[in-house]
This record gives sequence, structure tokens and C-alpha cells, in this order.
Amino acid sequence: MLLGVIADDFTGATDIAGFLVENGMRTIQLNGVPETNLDIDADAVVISLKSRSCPVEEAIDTSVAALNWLQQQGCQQFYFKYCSTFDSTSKGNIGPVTDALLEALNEDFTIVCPALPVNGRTVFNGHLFVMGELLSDSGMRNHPVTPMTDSSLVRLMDAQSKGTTGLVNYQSIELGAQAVTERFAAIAQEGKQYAVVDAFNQSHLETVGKAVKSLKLVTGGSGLASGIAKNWTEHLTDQSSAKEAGKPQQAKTVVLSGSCSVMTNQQVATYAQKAPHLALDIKACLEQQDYCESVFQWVIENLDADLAPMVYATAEPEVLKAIQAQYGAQASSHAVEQFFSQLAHQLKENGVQNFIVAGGETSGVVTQSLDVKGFHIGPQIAPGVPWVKAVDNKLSLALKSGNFGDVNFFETAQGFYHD
Ligand SMILES: Nc1ncnc2c1ncn2[C@@H]1O[C@H](COP(=O)(O)OP(=O)(O)O)[C@@H](O)[C@H]1O
Ligand SMILES: O=C(O)[C@@H](O)C(=O)COP(=O)(O)O
Repeated sequence: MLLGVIADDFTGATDIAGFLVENGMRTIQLNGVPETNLDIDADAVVISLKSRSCPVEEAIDTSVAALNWLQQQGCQQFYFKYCSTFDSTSKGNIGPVTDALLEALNEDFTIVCPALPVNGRTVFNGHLFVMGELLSDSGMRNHPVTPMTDSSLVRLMDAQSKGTTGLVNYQSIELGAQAVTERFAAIAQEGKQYAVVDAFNQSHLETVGKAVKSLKLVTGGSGLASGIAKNWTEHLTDQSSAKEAGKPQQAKTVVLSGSCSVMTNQQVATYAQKAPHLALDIKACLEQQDYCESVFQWVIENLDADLAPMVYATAEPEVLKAIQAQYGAQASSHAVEQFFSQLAHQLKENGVQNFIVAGGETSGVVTQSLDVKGFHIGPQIAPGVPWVKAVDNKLSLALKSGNFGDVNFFETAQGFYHD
């Protein structure tokens, strides 16, 4: 095993796993830290955690447990995967987890690289942009769980972590990998522990990829996966047959959408014009014991439609604000997550085999409730969203990051089925 990835949520895990496979690494995704050693024949293992918005101590404990397990499997380099929009709580889980991983590895330097230009996430002079807008001006400022109101990665990292942060700006990146490695050394020499790296195109990421070859720990989004994969070229092989194993079969399908991102709102609106759809009543999620049963019945009645039925909590920012003001942000998001968890479980028990899920936290609870241990990685529906197929049963899942995919995503996903 070459590379061990610790992903802080489930959509993030499938995102990076998809790019590693795309770039020739035989990759397996495991949901949570396995209790025993496993005999895995792969180049990379991605462990998906649900540590992005949990209490910081829990995030540290699960991440270090994942690291220990990956070390036991013989991994040589470790990657802490977080969101390309640097989603973190006000307490900031990314900084403390990075510190804990560095300490456990006995290392004192790493990089911070959330850039994913193919999906419009770019870093310029240490500031994170989403589709050309500063992170703090983008829809991420209204995220229900991790609102992002600062775009400076240096400031965010300094605020969250024990150490201090330097910047490798794009001028240095454009001088090539050797110059970047020298900048890392200079930043470390100044007593800083982390270097934010600029990257606003693929070529920048390839350069950063080369420059991190000898770092034990790398942190970032999935954009760097191709650069990292290239460091292991002598091991890499064509992965087209592996992707076959991850392809979904024609089967009963449901769409569950728990993301309130700008893109998911558009995807839900577009799909609702063509397919059976049901908007969740949040009050009922919180207060009505038998609500799940009635939604379950609605899904069952609509499973034979041409396009799969969609159940969604997705709401525009003003609606979400009103819900949060009435019921509390934590209580309402928890109720929605619990609802989707229960519904998914019940649908699986009743023969639904394919789950298309929007939202990272939502994907986490749904995957856990389906009791899937790990995935084969299939073809990419959109950059960063592959179909994945359970290793231990027939279930196929498309776990979509809130922000990813185009407006037709839910329909496009169903076009990948084979008999
Ligand atoms: N209508 C709603 N009211 C309250 N909370 C909601 C609503 N819709 C979704 N949520 C919550 O918002 C969070 C969205 O996070 P997530 O699933 O990670 O989406 P994203 O990928 O966009 O970050 C989840 O905890 C979900 O339960
Ligand atoms: O890096 C990304 O943008 C995604 O892989 C990711 O982490 C998704 O998180 P959500 O937006 O919460 O789905």
C-alpha cells in the first residue's frame, strides 16, 4: 500500500478516491476505521470519516485512529482530505486534526492545498475562491453547519491550529517543483508548520504534487490527487477494468437531497420538473413519530416512474434561516439527518438498491445506515462524483458533494445503469 487517505466526510472520500482511480491508482474506499487488519490489494486506501462537523476531540481521535490503521497496513504517505471550500466549524476541526496527525507522525511540516480548479475552487495569494468569487462571498457563507465567512487560508489555519502558517504564492509555484520545495524549507526554517499553496490551474497542482513527494503528511482537497498519483508512476496501471466493478446496475433507485448549497438547489429545481418529488416538512421531522413511514410509502408508490423519486430537505437560504430561527440550527439539521438515515435504511430493507445522495453530512448518515463497509470506485458522473459499489452487497451509491455536478446531475447519474 502506498497512499493512505483520511477523509473528513463521505462525499469527500469518494471525490478523492475517484480522482486517484482516474489517475491510475488502484483504490479502495473504507467507511470508518476497520477493527482488524485487512488483506487489501490496492495502491491507495481512502478511509471516510464523519469528522468535519463533530466535536473537535472526536475528530482528532477518529483521524489518529485512521492514521494508525493505515500505518499498520504499510502506507508510505498520508493525505488528510478536507473540503475544497475548507469547510470547518467555528472551533475549526481542520487545524487541530492536522496538528494531531503531524504529532502522531513525528513530523513538523505540511501543506494546505484545497484547490480544485476543475470545479472552480482556486487559491490566489492565499485566498480561496469558488467559481471566481471569494469563499466568503460565495454560497458557502450560508452553509447550514459550517458557514465560511473568511477567505484567507493563512488566517483560517492560524486561527485553528497550534502553529503558524506561511504562503507559497503562485509566482513561486510557476518557478517549478524545486523552487516550491525550497520555499517549504524556508517556511519551515522560519518556525512555521504549514504552508498554504496557491493553485489556480492543473499545472500548478502538478508542480505542487511533485514538490510534496517527500512529505509524510499532505493536507488538502481532491485536486492534488493527480499530482500525488504521478509520484507513484512506476506502480500505476490502467484502471478501466476496475471502474467496471464499480458500475451501477439498473435497479430501484431513490434520490435523497440534504444539501442546501446553491448548486443543489438548482439541481433539485431542475429534477423536480421531470420526476416525482417530495419536499420534507421539517416540523414533521422534528415532531411527528410516524412521518418517516408516510414518506417511505410515498417513495414505494413512485419507484416505477421513469425517473427515480426524490425526497429533499434542500432549501433556499431565506427558508433555511427561518427554519433555523424557529427550531435551532443544530436541532433541525440533526432531525433532517436522522430522518434520511431512517428512510434510507427502510428503503434498503424493501429492495431499493441505488441511492443518489446530495450533501456530505447527509451522505455520511445514509451510508452508515445502509451498513456498507467499503466501496469499489466506478465511473465519474461529474468531476469528483463517481458511482461507487458496495464491496459486500449489491448497493450502489452516488455521493454528491453539495456543490458538485451540473444542473442535470440527478438524471445524468441514472444514465450510467447497465443491465
Ligand atoms: N431544510 C433544512 N433545514 C435544516 N437543516 C437542513 C435542511 N436541509 C438540510 N439541512 C441540513 O444541512 C446540512 C447540509 O450539510 P451537507 O449534507 O453536508 O450538505 P453540503 O454537501 O451542501 O455541505 C445537513 O446537516 C442537513 O441535515
Ligand atoms: O472537496 C470537496 O469539495 C468535496 O470533496 C467535499 O468535501 C464535499 O463536501 P460537501 O460539500 O459537504 O458534500
